Amino acid sequence: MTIVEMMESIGAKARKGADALRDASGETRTRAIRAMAAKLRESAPAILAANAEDVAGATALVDRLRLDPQRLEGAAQSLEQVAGLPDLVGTDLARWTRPNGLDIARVRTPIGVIGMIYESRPNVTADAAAICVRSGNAVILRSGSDALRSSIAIHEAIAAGLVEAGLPADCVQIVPTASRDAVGLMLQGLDGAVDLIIPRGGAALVERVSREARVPTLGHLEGLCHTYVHGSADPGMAVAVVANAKMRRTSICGATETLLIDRAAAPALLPAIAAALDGCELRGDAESRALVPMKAAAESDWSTEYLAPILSIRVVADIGEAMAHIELYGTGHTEAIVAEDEAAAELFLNRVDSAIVMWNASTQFADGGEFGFGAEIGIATGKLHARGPVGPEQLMTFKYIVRGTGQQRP
Ligand SMILES: NC(=O)C1=CN([C@@H]2O[C@H](COP(=O)(O)OP(=O)(O)OC[C@H]3O[C@@H](n4cnc5c(N)ncnc54)[C@H](OP(=O)(O)O)[C@@H]3O)[C@@H](O)[C@H]2O)C=CC1
Ligand SMILES: N[C@@H](CCC(=O)OP(=O)(O)O)C(=O)O
Repeated sequence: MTIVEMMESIGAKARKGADALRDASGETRTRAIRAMAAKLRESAPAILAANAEDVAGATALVDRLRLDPQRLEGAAQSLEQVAGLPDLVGTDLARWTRPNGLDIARVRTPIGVIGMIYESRPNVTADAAAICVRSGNAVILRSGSDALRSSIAIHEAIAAGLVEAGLPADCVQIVPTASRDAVGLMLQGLDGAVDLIIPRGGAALVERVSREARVPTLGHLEGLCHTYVHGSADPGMAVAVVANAKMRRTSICGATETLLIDRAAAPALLPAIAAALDGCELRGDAESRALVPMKAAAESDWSTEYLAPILSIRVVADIGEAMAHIELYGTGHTEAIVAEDEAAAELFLNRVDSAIVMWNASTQFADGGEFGFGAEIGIATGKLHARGPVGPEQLMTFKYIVRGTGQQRP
């Protein structure tokens, strides 16, 4: 079988899976997700063995690739949380009656077949499967190639859970090859089978998606996140929030990459912030370097998502300059302000046009689990359909159902 034939067959099966998922009861979808969690636990030895092989072959970003019993248990618990979310398929968003008696309802419906392309983080395979099942969507998963063995092992457990609940295994399929040709074919839509592509990744993926996609996309893209320390910031809070935003986990898309700090606050605060960023390389503009010894930031630093213990630092005159910097260099993911001045904070929250804007909190909270969604598809960085953490509710569209009694338009 050629890769084209294989992918078209996956697409055709996904379409049937989507029909089955949409027609199933909410209770069946819940049972399926719970069974997926149970199968994940049962399959732990096989999944961990596959993961060990992936880790042995990987060269970069091994931390996010590695699974251990605790992380796998965390993934199973996320699935149970998703199972506990309300099933929204077929529920009303709004309903009203027209003067002519027509009853009109705006009703939530699944999108259909989703093609998801994501990085080498195995838990995403389980999270995305659960969120798609919860929202009644079939999904074709294209895992990052470094995690392919782990993702295939996780997918086996997911498929077994679906079957146990009486749903077709094809509701959730995985692309069983690391060939990027499969990505190209998904972007073409698999002969009309794919309704939506979700790309979750960095610049090379973005470039290919924008060049080749023939179906709608919901981008979950780079996170060049900023934390801005306003002149009114509480010093202790500023130090703690910046340290967490940068260093809690440096490889995630919600990690802060650039610190902006008010000129008025920098002399007192920057040395304390630098001291709290133990193990982090600092790259600053001239004003920052006059306060704390560090490397000089190049122009390219302002537009670099390090995903590593490196922080670029710029001293700004005021909130206007901070927001202008974010507008120029940000990727629309997550930005935070640390401030006691409520008016300044409200200005920042209203004006900064990113998917998530935060006040006195770490950008590392950019996460569906932290928002109460149980798990996430990712952080949507575009402006249409959904923004920020995407859970089941965001993976739905709607249609209008109009019920009449024989009305005719005059
Ligand atoms: N907004 C969000 O929710 C999230 C955003 N991210 C972002 O993802 C990036 C980090 O992840 P990283 O692993 O580097 O992501 P990559 O973009 O390298 O990989 C993501 C996926 O895209 C595929 N891919 C990448 N380039 C191409 C291409 N040219 N053609 C076909 N497929 C391609 C990869 O395949 P292959 O394995 O073959 O390389 C992989 O499956 C960061 O920018 C981070 O911010 C990460 C997680 C969540
Ligand atoms: N949103 C998730 C992480 C998502 C993410 O960025 O993943 P990755 O780029 O694979 O490290 C979290 O905050 O844990």
